[in-house]
Amino acid sequence: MFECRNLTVTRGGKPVLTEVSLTLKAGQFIVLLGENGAGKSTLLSAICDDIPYHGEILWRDAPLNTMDPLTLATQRAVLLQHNRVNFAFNTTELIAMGRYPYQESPNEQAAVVDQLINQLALEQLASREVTQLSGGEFQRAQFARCLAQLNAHDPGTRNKLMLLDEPTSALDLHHQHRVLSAAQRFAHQGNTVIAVLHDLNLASLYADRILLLDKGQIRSDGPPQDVLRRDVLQPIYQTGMQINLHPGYNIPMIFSEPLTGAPNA
Ligand SMILES: Nc1ncnc2c1ncn2[C@@H]1O[C@H](COP(=O)(O)OP(=O)(O)OP(=O)(O)O)[C@@H](O)[C@H]1O
Repeated sequence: MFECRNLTVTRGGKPVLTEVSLTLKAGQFIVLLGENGAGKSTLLSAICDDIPYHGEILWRDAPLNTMDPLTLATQRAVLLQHNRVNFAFNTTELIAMGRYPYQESPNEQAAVVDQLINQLALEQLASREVTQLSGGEFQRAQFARCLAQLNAHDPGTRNKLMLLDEPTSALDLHHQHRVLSAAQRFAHQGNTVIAVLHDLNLASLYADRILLLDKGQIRSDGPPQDVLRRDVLQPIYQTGMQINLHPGYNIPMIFSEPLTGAPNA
């Protein structure tokens, strides 16, 4: 169980999160939505203890920031929004960094890393320097590193926390689904995954629960059918939209409208 109590963050003298309280159960894939500047990355940064905040963040009933760093490294992984690196490691070595907190032989480490390379279709990139990867290739490698860090290859892994800030922002359609399917599977194993997304339809397809942030507060919280409603979304996104059910899955799909009022106008 993961809990934020009255989380308040001020940045540059302005309130960015105001009294945010939420409780998250293990086993759910939670999507954080909201307009630019709503406070989504700030919420993840506070959970990572990267910025000062007021309030409490509890995990397994204890303050998250009191957990010892080595244990924390095996229990929580983070994919940041802007995390390009300038070192000359290759993709395999980057993913293997997720294994540093574990005591294991080089063969054991290689087996885990190979499995993730295969799962995320990174074979062609395994020996390429990460500085030479495209934005999407690098994002997939970093996601694989998060899975490695949390022992996601082991179906018995439970009660871990994965924080993903826009993990699909640079990905093509196929890899969006590949990454979100892997993240959802990991959550449904009995872990907690919080992912910031901007694509409302991907949120609908994958989220068990959506938190919609607006100006530093949670405006709506629930399953996709409760949050992805025109009366909830339109005031926030200031964009015309129709919402219909997906013909295959009976979940909301958002059809947004051009600001000009007609396509190609
Ligand atoms: N280091 C900082 N100093 C001052 N203000 C900041 C800082 N970082 C973020 N902010 C402000 O805090 C607010 C929330 O930013 P945050 O990055 O959390 O938004 P977000 O919801 O993740 O947005 P986006 O969808 O654009 O990534 C914004 O108004 C932003 O300008």
